[in-house]
Amino acid sequence: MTINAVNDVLERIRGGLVVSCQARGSDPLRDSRVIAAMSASTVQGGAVGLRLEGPADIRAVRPLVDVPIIGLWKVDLEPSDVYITPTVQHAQEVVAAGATIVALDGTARPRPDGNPLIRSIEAIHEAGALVMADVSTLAEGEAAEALGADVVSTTLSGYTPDSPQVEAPDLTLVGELARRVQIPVVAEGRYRTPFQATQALSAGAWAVVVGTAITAPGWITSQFVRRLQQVEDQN
Ligand SMILES: CC(=O)N[C@H](C=O)[C@@H](O)[C@H](O)[C@H](O)COP(=O)(O)O
Repeated sequence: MTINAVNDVLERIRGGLVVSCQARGSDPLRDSRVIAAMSASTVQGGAVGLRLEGPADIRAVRPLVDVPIIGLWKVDLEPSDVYITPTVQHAQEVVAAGATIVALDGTARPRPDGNPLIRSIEAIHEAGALVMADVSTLAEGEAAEALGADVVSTTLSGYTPDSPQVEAPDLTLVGELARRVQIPVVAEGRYRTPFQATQALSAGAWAVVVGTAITAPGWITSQFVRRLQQVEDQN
């Protein structure tokens, strides 16, 4: 990809909302047609990009929208802790399915195919896509940039032993990364309100990814139910 083409993709998501539409395992929404409909609906609502899991969903959505697709593939390959697009082969298949950007685990943890992170980054670039490194710390973000990642995302903060285990989104990491790396920083992970999304942009984020708060009706329902239950318990 030329520098102009890379910049064009990044410009298209600048300052905007990327919606993550994912459903795995026994989730009743686990059907590529459902994911496709939900994705198209969020684009109608103004999403400037989509974050999608697995080649089947990427293939189902690609013909319906013309926004950039951030593709990933979650695969648990024990004993490795790396599950977001864990190997070079998974990365290549995500590109083949139609992803514009491939999101992958950007930590230094051992990967199940034994390859270093840079092999996946090189393979994605060779296949003509951009790389989003999902990280949990500033050091991981700096290392991923040095290895050639095009974008860094705070996706894994709260999900590794090295990052704060908190309910709120990690705005501190967004700010630290934005000050220290040259590549765009995407804010992702536990953004539940429009206000939190604006806070991420103020902290220096290039774009914000929201999943659960938009595309998980089970979770959204549980928030209403919990609140009603609290009121009920007080009476
Ligand atoms: C940690 C991990 O595996 N995150 C995943 C990455 O693709 C997804 O499960 C999240 O839904 C996504 O990051 C968006 O975050 P939230 O759903 O909190 O808005």
